[in-house]
Amino acid sequence: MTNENIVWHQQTVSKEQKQAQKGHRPALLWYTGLSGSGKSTIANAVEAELFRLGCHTYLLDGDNVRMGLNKDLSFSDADREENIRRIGEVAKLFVDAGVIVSSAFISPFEADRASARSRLNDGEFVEIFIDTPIEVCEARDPKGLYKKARAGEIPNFTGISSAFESPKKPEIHIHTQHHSIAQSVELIVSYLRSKQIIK
Ligand SMILES: Nc1ncnc2c1ncn2[C@@H]1O[C@H](COP(=O)(O)OS(=O)(=O)O)[C@@H](OP(=O)(O)O)[C@H]1O
Ligand SMILES: Nc1ncnc2c1ncn2[C@@H]1O[C@H](COP(=O)(O)OP(=O)(O)O)[C@@H](O)[C@H]1O
Repeated sequence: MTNENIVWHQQTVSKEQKQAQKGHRPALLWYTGLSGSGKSTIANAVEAELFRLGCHTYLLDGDNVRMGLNKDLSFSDADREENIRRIGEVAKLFVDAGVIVSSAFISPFEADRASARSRLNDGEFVEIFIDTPIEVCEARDPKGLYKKARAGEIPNFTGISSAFESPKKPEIHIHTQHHSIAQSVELIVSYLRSKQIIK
């Protein structure tokens, strides 16, 4: 729904001024992958390293956002789309504030990830594919959800009864079978340095 009586308000303190104050550029680190692939683990480890380096960070994490902002949403395709739309909008606010924000959601649909990307300037959206085969995720099963899904207790479970569309050209591609958590952190932080998002 759009409303012609709502007018965009230009803010006095610009995004560029906020960026200059922080000493790094803002970005959205968009982690995507199956449940149990390692999104949360790696996003937390990267955030800890960025924090140690003096960056201003925030982490939007799947389960936590679904307990608050998005607690009205299910795991139907339409509700996943709305989940990702809201997260993309919230993340954009953090980017406007000059923060390096991370989001760790399955975000299974290419079109929804593309839409989150399209809200930001070139270079601000960093898609990080945590590429872990479903057999490995299922063997890890950190929350016991695959066991329940196989038993038919969770409908629309990603990778089993709901689709996951792999990113075609992610900025960063992590294979957790071959990359340790520390190596993944190093890959991501190096990428941010190479793009001069951080010094
Ligand atoms: N049906 C179904 N499919 C997938 N995942 C499920 C489901 N039901 C509950 N969970 C738990 O919810 C977490 C995924 O939520 P997300 O918001 O990241 O999902 S999505 O982006 O809207 O697809 C996911 O967390 P992660 O394991 O951290 O990915 C699960 O713990
Ligand atoms: N190389 C690795 N990278 C990331 N996680 C790993 C790795 N090896 C094992 N794990 C484990 O896999 C699990 C991933 O769970 P989690 O981070 O919650 O995934 P997600 O957020 O994608 O659901 C954790 O228990 C983590 O310790």
